[in-house]
Amino acid sequence: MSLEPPKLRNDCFAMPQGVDWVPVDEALSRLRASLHPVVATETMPVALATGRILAKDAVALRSNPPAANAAVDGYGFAHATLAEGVNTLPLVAGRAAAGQPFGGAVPHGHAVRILTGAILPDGVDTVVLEEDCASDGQKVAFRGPVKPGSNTRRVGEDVMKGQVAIEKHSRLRPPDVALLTALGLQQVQVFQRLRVGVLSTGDELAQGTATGPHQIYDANRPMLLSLVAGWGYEPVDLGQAPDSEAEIAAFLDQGADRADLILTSGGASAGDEDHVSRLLRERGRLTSWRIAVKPGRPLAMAMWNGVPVLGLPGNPVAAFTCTLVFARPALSLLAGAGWHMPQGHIVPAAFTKRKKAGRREFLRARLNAEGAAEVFASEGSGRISGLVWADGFVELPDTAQDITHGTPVRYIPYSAYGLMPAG
Ligand SMILES: Nc1nc2c(c(=O)[nH]1)N[C@H]1C(S)=C(S)[C@@H](COP(=O)(O)OP(=O)(O)OC[C@H]3O[C@@H](n4cnc5c(N)ncnc54)[C@H](O)[C@@H]3O)O[C@H]1N2
Ligand code: MOO
Repeated sequence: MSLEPPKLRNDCFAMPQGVDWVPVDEALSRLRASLHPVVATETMPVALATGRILAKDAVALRSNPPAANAAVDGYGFAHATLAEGVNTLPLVAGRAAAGQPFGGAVPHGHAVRILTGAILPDGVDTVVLEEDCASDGQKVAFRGPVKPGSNTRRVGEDVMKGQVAIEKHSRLRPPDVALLTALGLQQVQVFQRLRVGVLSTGDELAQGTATGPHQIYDANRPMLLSLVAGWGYEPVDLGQAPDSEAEIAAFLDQGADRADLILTSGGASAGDEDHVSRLLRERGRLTSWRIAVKPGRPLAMAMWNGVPVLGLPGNPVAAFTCTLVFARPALSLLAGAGWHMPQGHIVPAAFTKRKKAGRREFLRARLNAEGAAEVFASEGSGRISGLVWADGFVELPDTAQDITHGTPVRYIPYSAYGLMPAG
């Protein structure tokens, strides 16, 4: 019997026929539906909680500011005592300063020297800026009209005691830590850090120094571990597994004990040595495999001993892209911070491309001086230098698109995925 080969397409990125490709949005919604927060809670000092996720609404224990106070250095008095035009008021002895309240009340028709942050003494509701005054130390003179309450801060004008200051599920940033501290919270209840296992697979990966051209360095593992750490999770290095189904299964068993989610890279496709996808299909509970996305189409999503596994493709560009697009929202959901999609913005294209229908594409991109998106010269999935050259992605929709200079495209900076910007 003679063999009848298919028509040569010679397009390694064309979506092979006879496969049910899962659209990106479908894969994302399946992933979202299959996950829920898995981490316990703990109480910790606010000062150490940056990057952690609130497990309970943070309620103000005191108001900010806790008392009405002066917003500037100047002179304070009761507004009702003022006349039209120039006012000359006698000064009381002493002054009101931050941390050194004025003892006593300021009599009607008098003024007091007051500094920024000082509690308004009884008899003072308005402050005039010292630059607008003349004073000989006994009296102070200034021109009206002055608005009642000017240059003062009301009690609780920022946040009132008892108010929810920061909602449950928020990831704490430095300003959050400042607010919680100002509101008298010294401890917060947060979720424990999500543990994320990272496993590389492949006989070609050098253990230590590469001994020949058949060996390559394991670039994915440090990249994935540092992404995980940068997002505030606990990276768990699960090492390297050879191309052996039994050994990969043992590494996954171990990983499922040590981590709340496992990222593997390599062996996700359907070749002779692609053991990860086979294992996940045969022994895991596969939710999606083969996504209509470029790069990253062999991505496999499954459960192993009850722990979610994302079987990332081995090509570093595909592994990186799938981690940002699929793993990031999944980790956030598991960690208690909810499901979040990155914010992109529409910019003009500074490139041309005819895009086929049937898959989503993420091009390595950066903005030029005019704010238009240029893309890396090669779409090769092993070109790590393109990830370094880029500052983000251009995300092209599942439909066909003919892009010329100026066509509006969606640009998503790396920073929208929570990556530190360069420089
Ligand atoms: N006949 C077909 N071949 C391939 C297809 C296909 O549909 N038909 N898909 C291609 C696409 S797209 C991708 S992506 C890759 C993904 O394959 P795997 O996930 O099975 O990955 P591997 O074959 O194990 O590795 C791919 C590539 O990446 C290198 N690699 C692997 N691990 C690492 C690591 N930790 N650090 C750096 N580089 C790594 C590996 O050596 C390979 O060169 O399959 C295509 N093939
Ligand atoms: O899509 Mo593969 O993920 O290009 O290299």
